[in-house]
Amino acid sequence: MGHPDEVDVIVCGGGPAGCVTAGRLAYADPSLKVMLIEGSPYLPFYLELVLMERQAVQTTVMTLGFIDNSPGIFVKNMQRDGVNDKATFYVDTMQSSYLRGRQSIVPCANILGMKSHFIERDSHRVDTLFRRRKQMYTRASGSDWGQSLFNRVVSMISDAVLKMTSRLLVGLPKLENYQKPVNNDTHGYDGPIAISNGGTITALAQDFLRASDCVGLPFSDDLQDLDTAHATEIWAKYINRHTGRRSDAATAYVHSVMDVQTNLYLRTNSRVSRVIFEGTKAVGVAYVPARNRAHQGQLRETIVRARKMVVLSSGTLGTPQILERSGVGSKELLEKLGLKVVSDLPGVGEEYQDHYTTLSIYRVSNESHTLDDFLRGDKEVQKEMRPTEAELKEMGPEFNELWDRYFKDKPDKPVMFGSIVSAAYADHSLLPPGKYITMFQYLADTPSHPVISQEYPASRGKIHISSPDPYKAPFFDSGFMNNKADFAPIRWSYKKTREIARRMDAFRGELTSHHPRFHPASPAACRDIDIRTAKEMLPNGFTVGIHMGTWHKPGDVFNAEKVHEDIVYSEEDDKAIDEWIADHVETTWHSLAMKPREEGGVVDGRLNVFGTENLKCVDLSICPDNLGTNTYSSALLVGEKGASLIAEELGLTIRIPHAPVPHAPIPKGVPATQQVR
Ligand SMILES: Cc1cc2nc3c(=O)[nH]c(=O)nc-3n(C[C@H](O)[C@H](O)[C@H](O)COP(=O)(O)OP(=O)(O)OC[C@H]3O[C@@H](n4cnc5c(N)ncnc54)[C@H](O)[C@@H]3O)c2cc1C
Repeated sequence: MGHPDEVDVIVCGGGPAGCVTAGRLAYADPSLKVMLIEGSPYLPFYLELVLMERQAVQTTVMTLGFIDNSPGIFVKNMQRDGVNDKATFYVDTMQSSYLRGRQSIVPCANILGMKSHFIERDSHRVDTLFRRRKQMYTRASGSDWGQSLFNRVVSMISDAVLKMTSRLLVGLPKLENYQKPVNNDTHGYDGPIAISNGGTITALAQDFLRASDCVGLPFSDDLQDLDTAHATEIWAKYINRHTGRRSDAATAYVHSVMDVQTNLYLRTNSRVSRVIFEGTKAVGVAYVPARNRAHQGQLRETIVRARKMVVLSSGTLGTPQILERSGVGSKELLEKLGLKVVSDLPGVGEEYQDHYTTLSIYRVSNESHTLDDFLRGDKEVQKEMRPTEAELKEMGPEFNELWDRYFKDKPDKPVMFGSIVSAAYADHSLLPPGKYITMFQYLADTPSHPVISQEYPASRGKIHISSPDPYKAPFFDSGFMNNKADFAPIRWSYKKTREIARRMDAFRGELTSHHPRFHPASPAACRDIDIRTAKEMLPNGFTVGIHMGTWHKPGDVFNAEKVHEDIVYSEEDDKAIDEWIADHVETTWHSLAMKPREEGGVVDGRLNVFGTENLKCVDLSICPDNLGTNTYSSALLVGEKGASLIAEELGLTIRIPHAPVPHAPIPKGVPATQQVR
């Protein structure tokens, strides 16, 4: 059956927020015609089994803490050949002085259901290694949702759960089928999205948890209770533990409805070019083929009309471009590009935020099978996880200002997120032989990967179209690290994760090429593999150890009795870390943007675009401030909220439970969404 050229609601962009919005609305009323238009190809990966393999690495999260997770799978999907690209790559248009002249790249999902498919399903087709990748589930802190900036989101999601506690106002239970054992009542068990530990918890994960406790990060059995921060846990994943299948928005919200109803039209390979207005009322959209292959590059637009509503869900970097091409944005820019102004909103495309990450790589023992007990902490210990007064002082005035604003009175907010990956997250063709772990440092979420990333970065970027042509690359400034305050927490997290790595039983040195370049005489200088481990690796080799004193600095042979002392860093060492951050900091693909109206924002409390009618934005681009989390769950949540707002306006009631999710198991005794079909 062909697709109609007129429907009731058009949802532009099939990321998690768009899938939830389209699926919920279509399921609410089988007579409501809903069209979901997505730029990527149709990939029915939901039919495939995602094996619950033993993971090379396991996951331990800590809020201010760290996560041990299986990394890297998505890297292959990041390859750019211009034909099979599974991501849209946004490259800084200008060199950044904050990154010592570097231009950063932010890949965005280009797959129905989100970036998570992208990581998991897609990847397991391509490479068995990738199959091990799990998308990580984290929720934002309670205070993120409690902020006035987020009240609009909270208030919209809360209708179905208004009677619940304020923590539950977030509405997360509505979407969750939580399969981790927890001791609190903040989770949901009948939603379409399955969440579990996902697989085997490895020795390295245990090692990491134990070592984390040694540096003051206690174990928690649920960091996702909206309160707990500064602890470690086994990182939850979007995997149904009963089936071993990946749980994603397209399967859970869209394919589930398309299996049982005929009113949800999915149009893939189609890039929304612009919204069509009659005056200021949105009445449809124009879209073009996802690739520009038309004769002489002509624009081959197809028009679909929307009787009731147009919803933009093309993500933080996609939605602002559609708005601007449609005449919604800064008057000055639009007029310069010859576009008719529908609504003068200078906030469109401004205030882009992300979560920043760096990675440091460590050597681990050749066997790497050490097993240690989990170490659990109490509330007092959690408090100790936060930076001490002395540490805060050391972080400098810029970060202290940030600390006072964001963290001081909000103990549920993580400063950094750290995690561990049980492999080198790097190009293995460039690495010496051996086994590795990678520590992530995230800024702006919560400390969770030994990749440390910053959860609440102060830096801001922007994205704007450079032409009305939907195929032309936009002007993009990631803004990475353009606020000095963002350096201190990453620096701090690097040190913290390093102390953890050194205390792990598996630790066998640092991969010096993937650490800051400290002065060789500094006590902070990195030390590589020890001679015993090197000899184990090449027992018949003639050269092992010969160059160690000249080519690099070997580490100490592992000694289980060793009592560790923290490394003391000089000012010069801190400078080396900051330069390393500038050279290596990357996106964690958590793009967030736009401001509230009174500050030059774009949408009102019901997600209507100011100065227009029948046009809403429902994706993470609406978030006026950052969230301390991996953002997929928040995108789902915004989708839930958007769907319930629209349903209310159209006089519909969202049906709960949602349509049965394909391939989900029958829950015992509870007729619900998770039944087999
Ligand atoms: C590689 C990677 C790994 C990630 N890992 C995690 C993780 O482990 N855990 C986690 O919580 N989060 C993770 N994220 C972040 C998370 O996936 C995003 O925050 C989330 O997908 C944002 O949802 P959204 O609906 O706002 O937008 P998006 O997911 O960006 O969806 C927008 C959709 O719109 C489409 N689109 C864009 N422009 C147009 C157009 N003009 N016309 C039609 N369609 C268009 C895009 O193809 C895309 O499908 C990851 C992201 C990436 C890229």
